[in-house]
Amino acid sequence: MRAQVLIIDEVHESMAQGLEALDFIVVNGSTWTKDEILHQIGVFEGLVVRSKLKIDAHFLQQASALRFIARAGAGLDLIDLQEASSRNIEVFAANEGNKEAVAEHVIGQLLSLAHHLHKSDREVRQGIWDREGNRGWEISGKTIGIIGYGHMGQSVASRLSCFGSTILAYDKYQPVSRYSAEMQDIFDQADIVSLHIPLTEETNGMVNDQWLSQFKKPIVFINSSRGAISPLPALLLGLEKGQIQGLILDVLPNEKIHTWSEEEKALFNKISSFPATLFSPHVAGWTNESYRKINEVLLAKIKAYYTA
Ligand SMILES: NC(=O)C1=CN([C@@H]2O[C@H](COP(=O)(O)OP(=O)(O)OC[C@H]3O[C@@H](n4cnc5c(N)ncnc54)[C@H](O)[C@@H]3O)[C@@H](O)[C@H]2O)C=CC1
Ligand SMILES: O=C(O)C(=O)COP(=O)(O)O
Repeated sequence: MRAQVLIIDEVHESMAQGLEALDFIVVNGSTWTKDEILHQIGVFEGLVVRSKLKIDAHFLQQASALRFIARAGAGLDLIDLQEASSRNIEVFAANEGNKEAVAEHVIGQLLSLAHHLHKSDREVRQGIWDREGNRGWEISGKTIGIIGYGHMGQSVASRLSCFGSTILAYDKYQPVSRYSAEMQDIFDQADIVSLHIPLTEETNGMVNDQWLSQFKKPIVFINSSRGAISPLPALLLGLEKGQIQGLILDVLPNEKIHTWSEEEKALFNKISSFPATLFSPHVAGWTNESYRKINEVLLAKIKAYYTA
């Protein structure tokens, strides 16, 4: 009997085609409810996910035939990796597939904030010709701290290197090949700080008042990693105190914005009333190209696992 793989999130059709070419039976459960998935998961050997569901211990207990989870993306924060490992379930991620997208998006947002691209476009469309109010500043000559030097951090740093900025890269767990710095160097020298670390127990809420207070200069803060790493009250305080002079967020602690309480709405409104703020709806890694590349990366890893 051929093994079955369940796809529970929206992924490019090349995933189903590639899995079928590897001789799996592919079931598309992207419209299934959580209960339906839990009810059916026991027969599947493979699972393809993005971020619809938490793959926690309870889920994995039901997944008695599971041998691999393919995460169509980079972040593994919704998967209980310890439980998966204890059940000998391989977890494949596709960081290599969206690192170009993230780097282009982060640098694009940074240039847009520095040169008021989004704001001036809006104004000209409204008949406003304000040159002085749209005077930009250059990232050339600035010091940019990259925190987390994995796939995304390296991809951002290498593309930034042509801008004439000084790059300082810090990673707590991996050696940094180029631009190596201590966190203290970033606290002392950075004008711009971009986060490229996973959401873990350790990084959850890491960006707090105490962390922000250590920067010697006001910073432009960029988070394209996970929103829970930089809770909104801390960012608001940082903006109010002038520790943060520019803010770019692709991710939010609660991205289901239609479910926001009045309190959450008020908090976000206060933050977004600061002019040097720029937001996007968790799309840094989301391009036509990455949509396919992610699948190529995962299919190669699945193939290697079954042929090893
Ligand atoms: N907004 C988006 O669309 C996307 C967001 N992401 C987010 O970016 C994160 C990073 O992605 P990758 O670079 O591919 O992951 P990665 O695993 O290749 O690199 C992360 C690096 O962070 C380091 N690190 C972990 N904890 C740290 C800490 N406390 N301080 C300093 N360094 C620390 C690790 O040693 C590792 O080298 C993902 O976990 C995901 O949450 C990734 C892709 C797209
Ligand atoms: O690859 C990642 O980690 C991402 O954040 C991409 O977003 P997703 O969770 O796939 O909607």
